[in-house]
Amino acid sequence: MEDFRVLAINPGSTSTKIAVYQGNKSIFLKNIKHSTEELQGYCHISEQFEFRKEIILRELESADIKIDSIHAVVGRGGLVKPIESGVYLVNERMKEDLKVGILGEHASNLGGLIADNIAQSLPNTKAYIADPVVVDEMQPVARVSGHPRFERLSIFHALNQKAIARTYSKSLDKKYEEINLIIAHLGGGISVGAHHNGRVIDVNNALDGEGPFSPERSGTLPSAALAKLCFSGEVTLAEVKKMINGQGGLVAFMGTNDAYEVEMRAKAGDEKAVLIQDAMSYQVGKAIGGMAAVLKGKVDGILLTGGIAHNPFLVDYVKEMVGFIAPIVVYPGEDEMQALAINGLMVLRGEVEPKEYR
Ligand SMILES: Nc1ncnc2c1ncn2[C@@H]1O[C@H](COP(=O)(O)OP(=O)(O)OP(=O)(O)O)[C@@H](O)[C@H]1O
Ligand SMILES: CCCC(=O)O
Repeated sequence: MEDFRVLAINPGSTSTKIAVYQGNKSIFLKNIKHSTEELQGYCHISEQFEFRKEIILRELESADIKIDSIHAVVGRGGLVKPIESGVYLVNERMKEDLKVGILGEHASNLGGLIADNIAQSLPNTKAYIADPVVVDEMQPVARVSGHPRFERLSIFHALNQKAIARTYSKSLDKKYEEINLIIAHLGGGISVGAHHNGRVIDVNNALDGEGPFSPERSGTLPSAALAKLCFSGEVTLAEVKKMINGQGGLVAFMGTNDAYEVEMRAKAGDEKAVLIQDAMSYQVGKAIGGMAAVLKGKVDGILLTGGIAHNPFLVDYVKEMVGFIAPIVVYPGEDEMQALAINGLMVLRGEVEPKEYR
């Protein structure tokens, strides 16, 4: 077995995932869930640094994985400045941006910081991030919103979308850079990206109120009505932000962020659950149709991924709406841990040169 060992760290809003890969083989995988009570004492994500790091070190120790056997640490990062796809060495500038949350707060900001902290304690080990949520390959025309004060931003599930894109390309015996894909990541947030010859030339900002609604996010809302609510005196800025991200979408309509629960309620005949599940599916189908126009109809595949891609009702609904565009392939769930580890391995093997964050 190959000697290289990579530690992958993926801090999510409600979990910390840890994996250790020995070459291409996963030798340790753990998903530690954090309850709302456990996290509610922290006002800012950055304050969870020690808590999450200690958990990671404790888990490795109880699995008898010696920290000094690790050759590279790859963290899921983070809301750094918009950057192109790839693997980045964690440097001082990146750490500053992750600490202050230059583009906002996101649990994955801790990924690069914890990876760096662990790597610093080892003599020859370096820390990296790979395909963070701010990967930005948008074409200029897609950046223009409806007003010069607002520029559209590329914030999406870049790590999983890129990994699934490569898996699908391989199945066609083609290079990712040779084909066009539409990928819908259907998780706690939903992003729908147009991949043109290996670049995501348009995608909804899945974090800040664009695109389909999702389990926890409102997606695009009618802006005049939203502005009116903001100035009504009924809500604070923090409450409106929570409406957009955290307590929107299924949480607002159905009181749960569990799409599976909504699926079961719809299956049992709950009419509201049926309507809301259909509406989420409808918005995903509509977004895919939009991205088909972005790709001028030249689409080699539509890929559905993320936890909700397990939902057969949503998948059938979307297939009926957009099946005429291209073959639809479903990759339920995600394998971000493997994607992180593979990126680290590629650096260790000298197959890719890590990029410098500026
Ligand atoms: N077998 C399943 N059937 C239906 N829905 C499922 C299934 N498994 C997970 N889900 C739903 O998928 C959603 C979570 O998806 P996922 O785990 O991809 O999101 P996340 O990792 O929390 O967030 P994100 O993908 O935005 O980073 C939940 O609403 C969950 O109920
Ligand atoms: C926006 C991409 C990541 C997330 O859903 O939190």
